[in-house]
Amino acid sequence: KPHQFWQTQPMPNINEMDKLKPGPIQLGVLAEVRKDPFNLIDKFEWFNVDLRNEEQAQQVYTLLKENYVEDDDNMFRFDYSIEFLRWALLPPGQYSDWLIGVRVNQKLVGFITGIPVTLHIENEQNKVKMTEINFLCVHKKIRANRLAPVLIKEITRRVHIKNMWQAVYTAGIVVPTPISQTRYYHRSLNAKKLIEVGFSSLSARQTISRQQKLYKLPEEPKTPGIRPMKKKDVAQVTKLLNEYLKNFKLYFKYTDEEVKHWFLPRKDVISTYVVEKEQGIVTDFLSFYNLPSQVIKNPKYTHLRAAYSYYNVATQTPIVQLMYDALILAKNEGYDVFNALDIMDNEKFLKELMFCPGDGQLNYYLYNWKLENDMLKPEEIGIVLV
Ligand SMILES: COc1cccc(CC(=N)NC(=O)c2cccnc2OC2CCNCC2)c1
Repeated sequence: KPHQFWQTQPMPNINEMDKLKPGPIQLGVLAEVRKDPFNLIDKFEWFNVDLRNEEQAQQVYTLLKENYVEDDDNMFRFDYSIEFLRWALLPPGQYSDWLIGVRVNQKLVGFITGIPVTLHIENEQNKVKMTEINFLCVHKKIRANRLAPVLIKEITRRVHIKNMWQAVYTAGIVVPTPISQTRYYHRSLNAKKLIEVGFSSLSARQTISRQQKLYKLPEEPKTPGIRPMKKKDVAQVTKLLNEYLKNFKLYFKYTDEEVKHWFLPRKDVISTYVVEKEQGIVTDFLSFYNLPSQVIKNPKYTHLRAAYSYYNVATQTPIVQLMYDALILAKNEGYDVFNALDIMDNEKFLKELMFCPGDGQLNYYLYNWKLENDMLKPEEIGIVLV
């Protein structure tokens, strides 16, 4: 009974792992792709969301704010802002029918999104145009209507119509079949608030003031020449990023256009800082995105301000020093906590900078693709999904 839907999908499952050879599991035939949308239950209708339209963006914002992912103890819920959603879902090359809503009497009750990416898998030869899926959300009041599988099948159909046959996504839950199970870590920036909202807890021997001293940070970053990224840095950041990502088994290759979109600072969305040496040479950069969580029930606070590690490239500055500066910069921007996964080279700084392991894991998935060795280690993952 478990994973009734996922057993019907082209994902490697335990007993056939050895039979499948690396690469696509099913070869798609464009002519066979269904031309009309999947059927919805009565009164439900498909709706392409235009995030540039204020009213429609508000509808998406409210659906996610009230019904999207919560932590395992249901104390926090992600609260993506409209400006963040426009950053995440309107990248260069976006398709207007890949932001899919389901409405009942003009009210948005379901959502799922795709953005076009070219994923490099395991070696330079495999450059696969595919979709990156995110924001699957069904209103709490209409769960168990089997709407989620229909949302997944409909976006799959709309991706197939574009002659793309793979997808990449992440989830906190385990369904068939993760390609990597990464762990998340958090570094306290505002110890007192984290304890007051219940994100962190004190053991018998710990006190709030001890915790504040333990996690205290300098006022200013250490690295000389560190400053917010500007437009003039795009070419150098693109070079640094593409060179660095070749170290991993899963990564995207970025054009200048894409670096402009994904890394130029946007207030309360994405922060990127570069290290500029003599003659304007950029040798390193760090970046983190803003994803607040609503504190579901707390007398004093409504939100937890969280910065999430994005991409960090250290070619001259030691990675620990660069990330120590990331903590200082995030603290100065008003964040309460700094989160990171144990992917890429993050293991090199997590312990030394006093990150604590979170209580869950984030699983990476590749749809319709068999990897050489089924699983990748977290440090082989070179992609960050928001
Ligand atoms: C603190 O508030 C939370 C509100 C909802 C869920 C979680 C736990 C959780 N599930 N965290 C993550 O998935 C996570 C932890 C560290 C880094 N990135 C993460 O998820 C990102 C990437 C995937 N899409 C959601 C945001 C925490």
